[in-house]
Amino acid sequence: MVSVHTCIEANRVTRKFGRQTVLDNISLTVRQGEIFGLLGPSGSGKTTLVKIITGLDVPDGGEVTLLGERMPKLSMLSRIGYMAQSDALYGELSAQENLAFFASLYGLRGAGLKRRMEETAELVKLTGDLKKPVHLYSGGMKRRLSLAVALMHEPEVLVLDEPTVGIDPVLRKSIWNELESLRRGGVTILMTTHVMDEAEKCDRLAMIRDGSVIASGSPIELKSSSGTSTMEDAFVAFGGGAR
Ligand SMILES: Nc1ncnc2c1ncn2[C@@H]1O[C@H](COP(=O)(O)OP(=O)(O)OP(=O)(O)O)[C@@H](O)[C@H]1O
Repeated sequence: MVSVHTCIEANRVTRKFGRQTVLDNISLTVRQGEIFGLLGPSGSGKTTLVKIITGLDVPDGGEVTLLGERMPKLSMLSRIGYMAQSDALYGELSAQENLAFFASLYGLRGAGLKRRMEETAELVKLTGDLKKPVHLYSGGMKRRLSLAVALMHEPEVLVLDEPTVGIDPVLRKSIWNELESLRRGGVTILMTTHVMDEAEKCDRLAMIRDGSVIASGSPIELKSSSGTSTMEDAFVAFGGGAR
């Protein structure tokens, strides 16, 4: 029997902003080496949840454990690659300088830095544009650079907040190929999306609506238990449709 290890465990996580309960007792488990998707409409709480999981925010109730450590924990940052929804890049610096800056925060330098810079730039197809200042980049190029930043220090866990927004279908496919190859190498990937065909490619998913998990499982399980043939219909069947 193959043993399955837990990578991320969220246990009854609650987060309130003022009187608004944005996360309402959310529990979920992400296994080591899987691609886990958080699927839900805009405002359902996905970003809030991934920020709590990475330790950038703290819940009002409940707890998160990542690789066996209770979050938030500063020392865990070197084991996580986080790609935020809005690109946190320095516009005046070139892509290469951005990569070098963020990599330096993880202690990468010299030959190791050069190697990772070449590898990640190649992966996101930015090798020819590394010297350009980032303020001249398109939205999709910035997303790709943010992904390269998240990958520089070869983290065990990748947390990606809508990684493929603004990225054309051909590149999206190549990024997915890369995510699948990282998974084969044992990396655990947690990503948010509201794109149904992307959700379909995840190993397992949690469907989020108004700060609660309305269903979870593999795409096949979710479709079969709701008696539907598409993720979109499954989402509606579980109560995720427009009110
Ligand atoms: N710092 C904050 N202060 C007050 N309200 C917040 C804060 N952060 C998020 N919210 C609110 O929490 C709710 C959930 O936001 P969140 O960004 O987590 O949703 P989301 O599912 O990631 O949406 P999207 O798909 O549009 O990114 C929204 O109503 C948002 O306005």
